[in-house]
Amino acid sequence: MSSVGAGAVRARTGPGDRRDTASAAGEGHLEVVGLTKRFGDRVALDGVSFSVPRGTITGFVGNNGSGKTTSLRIITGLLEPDAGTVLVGGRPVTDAFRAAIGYMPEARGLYRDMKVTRQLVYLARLYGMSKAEAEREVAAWTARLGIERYRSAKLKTLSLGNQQRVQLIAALLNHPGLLILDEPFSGLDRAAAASMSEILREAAGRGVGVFFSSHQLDLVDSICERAVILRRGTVVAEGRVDELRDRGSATIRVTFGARRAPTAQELSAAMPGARLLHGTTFAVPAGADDAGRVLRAALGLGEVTEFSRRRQTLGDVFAEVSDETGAK
Ligand SMILES: Nc1ncnc2c1ncn2[C@@H]1O[C@H](COP(=O)(O)OP(=O)(O)OP(=O)(O)O)[C@@H](O)[C@H]1O
Repeated sequence: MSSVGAGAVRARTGPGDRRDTASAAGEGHLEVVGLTKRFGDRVALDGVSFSVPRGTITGFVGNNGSGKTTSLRIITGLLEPDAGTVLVGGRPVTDAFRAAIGYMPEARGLYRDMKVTRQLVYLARLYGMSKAEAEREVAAWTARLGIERYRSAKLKTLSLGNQQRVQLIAALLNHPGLLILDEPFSGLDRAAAASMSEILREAAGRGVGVFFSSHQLDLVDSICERAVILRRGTVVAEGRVDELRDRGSATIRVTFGARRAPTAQELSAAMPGARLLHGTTFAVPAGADDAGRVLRAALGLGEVTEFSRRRQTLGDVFAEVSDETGAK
């Protein structure tokens, strides 16, 4: 949609500092260095450092209570850290930059009793748009997200998924250089998740740094270029998703014919770390050069009917670095 996008702001010639803040937000990538935050005796963040380069989608994953929301609130300036800094382009983040961050909080931040268009136009005006411009932008975004029929409805009457879409529009209206979203995919059906991913990709394509938290590892795996994995207030892995996948140990799956299958004990004696998955199928942790060795050992133990090397997923990496089997 040509009327919606960062270009629309850059083309603006009118007065006001919105252009300045938007371009300030476009400078350099975001870097979080050594964030520490305590709540009473509870250490929520313990020296958290990571970066969100411009033009990338970076996923933020971690179990409940690992510190994701606390980190996001510090980046957006809603919370002060006890120690650590947030840098943009190598310099401490300014209020102008913060004002230009698009933030979609997990707890809905909009007025539940206000009509959708009314509150979005109100927000857009706060960002410095004229009434006509604000109305045009809001009309364009609500159409784009397929919620035009709810423009005159009160927010609280919308489904959770549609409320998320309104919240996303609120985060995008300021044409942010950095978009921070707390669990934007939770509660969305497939179609809504697909349009959310498309909008995030488009934003990254325009050079925006997109950073979002999620419990859905498959989703982070499929749409993010980078990921940051948090465990109990500490970053345990960070980097390109494809590199993270390659970092962990791969798994080889071996299935034996039912008539000549080894017991789990026999198998783990021959191949340390092997475990029974189901029936006569076993998973064997293996490095890049191990396939031949594992196959020879398996052939020595029984009749091999299937043998495959499985690519690591982000979920596997997460389970490895967090010692748990899922993000929840
Ligand atoms: N305002 C607060 N007062 C006291 N403790 C807090 C507060 N905010 C967060 N915490 C604690 O800090 C830790 C990190 O919480 P945070 O909400 O950042 O985790 P999270 O990774 O976002 O979790 P979730 O996935 O459940 O949203 C938790 O132990 C939480 O109970």
